[in-house]
Amino acid sequence: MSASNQDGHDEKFKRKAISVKEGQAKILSFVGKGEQERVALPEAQGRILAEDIYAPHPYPHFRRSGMDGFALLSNDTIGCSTDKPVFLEVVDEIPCGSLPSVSLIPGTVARIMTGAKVPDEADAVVMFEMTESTESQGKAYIELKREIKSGSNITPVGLELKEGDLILEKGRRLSAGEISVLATFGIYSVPVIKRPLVAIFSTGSELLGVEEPLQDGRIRNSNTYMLASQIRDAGGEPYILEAIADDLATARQKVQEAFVLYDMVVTTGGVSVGDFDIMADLVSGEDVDMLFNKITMRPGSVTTGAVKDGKLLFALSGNPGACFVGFELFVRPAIGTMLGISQPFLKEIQATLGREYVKVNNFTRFVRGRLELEEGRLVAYPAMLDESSVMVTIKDSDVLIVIPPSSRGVQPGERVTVLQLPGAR
Ligand SMILES: Nc1nc2c(c(=O)[nH]1)N[C@H]1C(S)=C(S)[C@@H](COP(=O)(O)OP(=O)(O)OC[C@H]3O[C@@H](n4cnc5c(N)ncnc54)[C@H](O)[C@@H]3O)O[C@H]1N2
Ligand code: MOO
Ligand SMILES: [Mg+2]
Repeated sequence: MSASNQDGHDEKFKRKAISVKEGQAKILSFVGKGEQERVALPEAQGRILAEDIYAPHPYPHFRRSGMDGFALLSNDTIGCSTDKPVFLEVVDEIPCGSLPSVSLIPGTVARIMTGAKVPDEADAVVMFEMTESTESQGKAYIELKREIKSGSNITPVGLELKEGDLILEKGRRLSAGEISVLATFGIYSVPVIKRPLVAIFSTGSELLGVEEPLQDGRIRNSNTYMLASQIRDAGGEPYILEAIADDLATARQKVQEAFVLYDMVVTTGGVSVGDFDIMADLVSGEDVDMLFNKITMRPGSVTTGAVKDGKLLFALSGNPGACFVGFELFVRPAIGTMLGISQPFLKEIQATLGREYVKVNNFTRFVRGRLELEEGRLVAYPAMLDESSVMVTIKDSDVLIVIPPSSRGVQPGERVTVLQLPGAR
């Protein structure tokens, strides 16, 4: 007997398709913002900042030498030239990290290293290469043959940031530049949004573990690992749970348990109309409130969204291409919104189609493809194999090319919108 008949639901056949935008809007209306936590700076990579950060002090906070050379009073160099050199006495040495030990008076200079604090009286630094060192009566002098402009080679206080400047806005993803700022301002304990914990279930009696030997009629479970990678990339923390064989009662129980422990549940497989498509039955039952079970898109027309006590369930297709696209269009924005990212959708750009795409469909297609820069134009090439069931070309794609419903397809040279896949290869 089919899983569907056992449960008395045949809702899965009567589906009302909604658009991608409508589906996304439904999802986002149920997404709450994640809680905060603090992580140590070395662990902050890729995390989303939870608070605005203001500069606690100016940067730099002291006048800094930009060269290895001599700090001087520029007035002492007025009128000097090759014919009329000036001799200035070296009265101090300031390595990086040390403070000047004497006050400079006219006629004196301090030897200073790049990054060291410039004496208050000095208004310029001249690099070693522009000076000659001499000695007279046991005293060290430099000989200068040109005028030095006031301000030369001195980085003023607050050149980069003034005290109180907004330096990093909340919602920002932390990478090298942000981490450098946090380190500069002594922020080791970084306020970030907690990563949503996302449970992954695969469904299907055909699935073998990745390390199991191949068997006829069965395949290894690739979607789970693909999804875990997508979840991590989107800023979530994936939890791979034991695969569910095609049994509705077990699926129900496991999904309910997952809702208690995790912030979101993602499943793959079993959402179409097949006899063992248990997820389709599960979402049309009492366990969850179904938001949609059909989207006017390909692949992934059976992408399903549901909610239970404010937590989202995404039942993605089992076909790898559809599973991938369903994640990118629905799950990624949901995770992004939980993290407080202001624009959680794939970035849209305009390109020219590089090769015809003539498969017709009355749903919008999201065709995996590659973006190339050719003579200053962005050209999008659809993958040669783009069927929903095809796995191998996902790795070669950096965009999803949006092909609107049409009976004639799209010709090379026509404008298309493409959605940029994150972490473009
Ligand atoms: N009569 C109809 N049949 C189908 C329809 C339809 O409208 N009417 N839709 C087709 C479309 S479109 C898609 S997409 C698939 C959706 O299938 P399901 O989401 O129900 O997924 P399954 O039936 O479980 O599996 C489909 C396919 O994917 C393979 N699979 C499943 N899980 C994994 C995994 N974890 N890793 C790798 N591959 C996986 C599975 O073996 C099947 O080959 O339905 C069409 N049928
Ligand atoms: O749901 Mo299927 O992926 O449209 O081909
Ligand atoms: Mg199926």
